[in-house]
Amino acid sequence: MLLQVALPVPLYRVFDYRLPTAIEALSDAVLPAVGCRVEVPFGRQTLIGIVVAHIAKTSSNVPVNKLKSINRCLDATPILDAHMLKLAHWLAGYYHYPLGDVLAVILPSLVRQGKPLDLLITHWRILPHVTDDDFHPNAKKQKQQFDMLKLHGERGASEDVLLLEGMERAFLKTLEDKGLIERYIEPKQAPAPVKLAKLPLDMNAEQQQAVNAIIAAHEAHHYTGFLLNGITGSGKTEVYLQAMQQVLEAGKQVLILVPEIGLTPQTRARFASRFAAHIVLLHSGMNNTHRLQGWQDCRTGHAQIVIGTRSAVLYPFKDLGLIIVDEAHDGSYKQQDTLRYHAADVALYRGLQQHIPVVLGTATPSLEHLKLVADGKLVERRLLTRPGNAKPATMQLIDARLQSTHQQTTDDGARYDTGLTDAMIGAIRQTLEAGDQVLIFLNRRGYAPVLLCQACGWQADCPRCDAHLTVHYSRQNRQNAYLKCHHCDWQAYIPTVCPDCGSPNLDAKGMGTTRLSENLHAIFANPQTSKQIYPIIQIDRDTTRRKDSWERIYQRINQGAPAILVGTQMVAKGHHFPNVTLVCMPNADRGFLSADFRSPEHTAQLMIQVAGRAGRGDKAGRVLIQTLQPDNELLLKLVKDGYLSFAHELLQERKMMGLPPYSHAALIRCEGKTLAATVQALKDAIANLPQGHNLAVLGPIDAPMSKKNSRYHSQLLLLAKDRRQLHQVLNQWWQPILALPSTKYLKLTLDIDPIGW
Ligand SMILES: Nc1ncnc2c1ncn2[C@@H]1O[C@H](COP(=O)(O)OP(=O)(O)OP(=O)(O)O)[C@@H](O)[C@H]1O
Ligand SMILES: [Zn+2]
Repeated sequence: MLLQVALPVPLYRVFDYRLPTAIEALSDAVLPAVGCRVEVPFGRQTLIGIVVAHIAKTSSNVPVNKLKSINRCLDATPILDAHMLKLAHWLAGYYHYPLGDVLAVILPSLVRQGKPLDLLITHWRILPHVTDDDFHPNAKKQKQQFDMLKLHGERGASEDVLLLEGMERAFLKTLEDKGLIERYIEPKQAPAPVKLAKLPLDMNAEQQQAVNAIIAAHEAHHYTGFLLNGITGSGKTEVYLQAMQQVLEAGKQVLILVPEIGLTPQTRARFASRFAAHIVLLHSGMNNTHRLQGWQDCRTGHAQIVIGTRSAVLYPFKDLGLIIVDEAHDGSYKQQDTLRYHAADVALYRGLQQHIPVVLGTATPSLEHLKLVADGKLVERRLLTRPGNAKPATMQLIDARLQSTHQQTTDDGARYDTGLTDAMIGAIRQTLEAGDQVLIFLNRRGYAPVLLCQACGWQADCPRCDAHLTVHYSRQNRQNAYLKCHHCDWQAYIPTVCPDCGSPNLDAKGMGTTRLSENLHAIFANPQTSKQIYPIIQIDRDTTRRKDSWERIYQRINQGAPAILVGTQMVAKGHHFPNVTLVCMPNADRGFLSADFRSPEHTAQLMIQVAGRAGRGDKAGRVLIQTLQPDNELLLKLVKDGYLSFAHELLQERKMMGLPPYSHAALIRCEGKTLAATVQALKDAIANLPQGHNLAVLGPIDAPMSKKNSRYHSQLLLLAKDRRQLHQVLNQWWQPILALPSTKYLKLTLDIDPIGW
């Protein structure tokens, strides 16, 4: 027999290997099992791959005497079970991606490097005999570090947790050398059965029915995909918790997917306060050791509740009982490079494969998911009310054509536009004076999106991308001013005169979160002292870059004192700020004018999610939308009839135009040094499409940002009425075109079910 091995090389094939001759000669030689790692020679390299099959010597395409033998097998038992291998094959087939590369995406890097799976994790604990007298009075830092460890009691804590909390490795060593603390390896024990840490809430009828339906599927060991379509603040989390309870009590694991890391600390707290369970967090910020540890915990069943971002859906589980995808409409579930999978789709596939329920929860379902409901492939459960006294916020338009925006004067007498109408400013003031918080949504970070010469019209553009440079600047800290490309991170100084005409009249045009925050400072400062009366909290990627900053902002908001929050789409995602009663959107509706056919859907989702932050506590909420296009039909439909009716209208349009989800799309992108080369490559690809293929072929056209990071991109879109048809064509066509002379040296990628083009 021979081994078929998948290797991390970008080739659409597996490789046959023999056992080492000495082992082959043994009468009782056993082949490494399917799912084990093996180290093999490959050309001049040594690679680690996964055994995916055993085949007879006669089945190999290569004569047996030409086959190489493996160097060694790394695992006594398979590290990937049959479910995981089936998942890998499915991903490779559906996304037309090489199996070896799929496995490279699935496996944590330490596993790919051949490291043993069971890490020996160092723990530290204080020695029982130590007293305060053992410390020299001057050794303050040592004492402080000792006290931090002491907080963890006699069992101490693992080194990575301690370092995360701010202990320093050098001090651990010093304290150890002085005989004050010791390290030890904690043996892994099977986790105790999950217990309730807190009593569940009394659910309303809608919540109860949703939970019952999920539990019924769980008890029948039956796959059902649910769309939990509940308005913002309707208590979807309580439904998750009570469904989970049954699954956990049956001894099974639960996977909860969340869109972004900003959500995970709070999400963890919500689950940890309900269940005494071993909870594992998986996210992109983990180091390699953490990732392997998490992977192992999932695989061995040690992890009972797993909360993770997109890639957690690719983790192995010992006994998975339920998958929850929170905010299932969120774009971050789609991986945008290498294996371009959609985590919600993978979750549904895994549910089907493992006969377990999958819950997609959202207040703003994607059109894809609504179509699946219409086709009977997802079961919809609606939550139409907010529990208790909370009422959904009312939405109101402010016509910014009728009211000019408010002007302010700087210290040196210059007038500037604040971008906010007096009506909006009045509502903000009223809310703050009533002791509540205001959230202002502006989906653009930095000071201003464009630097413009007022004399000649020159604009500061990125030399490497088709994009303007964003102005980063602050009136308070003028030293810290620069231009930056938000696509490739290219940076430049702000010129003092226009590089084209020499005019000094350079103007930052438009408004980002920094500028808006400063304008708000000016508007709401105490006129006598110019001191701030209300804190203005800016929430975007610039202000939350540090590991703990989002955590601190969150705490500050939830202390509840009146404040103005200014945030980008980061604030849209599932946050619960009970004291926010007013949400303002100074220009959120621009997306309704975009050329991208998905833009209205995404704009509406974002607006409804942001609006959903208002009035989640006892007090009612208000949402003000400032617009220059108050007659826009889409906007009116959304405000008057709500998201679902808006979404169904969009679905009708898509149907008429034959666009997804009424057709199935594959996007081919080509990247190269010149645009002409990429276009030529795609033309050659079209010429090679199989005869009579029946697909709609759109392109080649320039990609939305055709120049990015000094590379050029064009693209080709294939649309099929029938999914099978699309895959049949791709099966015949995709691999051969990668070998065409004109495509060979360019980067061609295939995106199945793309979410933007
Ligand atoms: N049955 C209930 N009785 C009382 N309070 C409830 C009940 N269910 C949920 N809540 C409370 O309602 C609030 C909103 O719930 P939750 O955050 O789960 O909403 P959500 O549907 O996830 O909203 P979003 O889509 O905006 O994230 C929470 O404070 C929650 O504790
Ligand atoms: Zn750039």
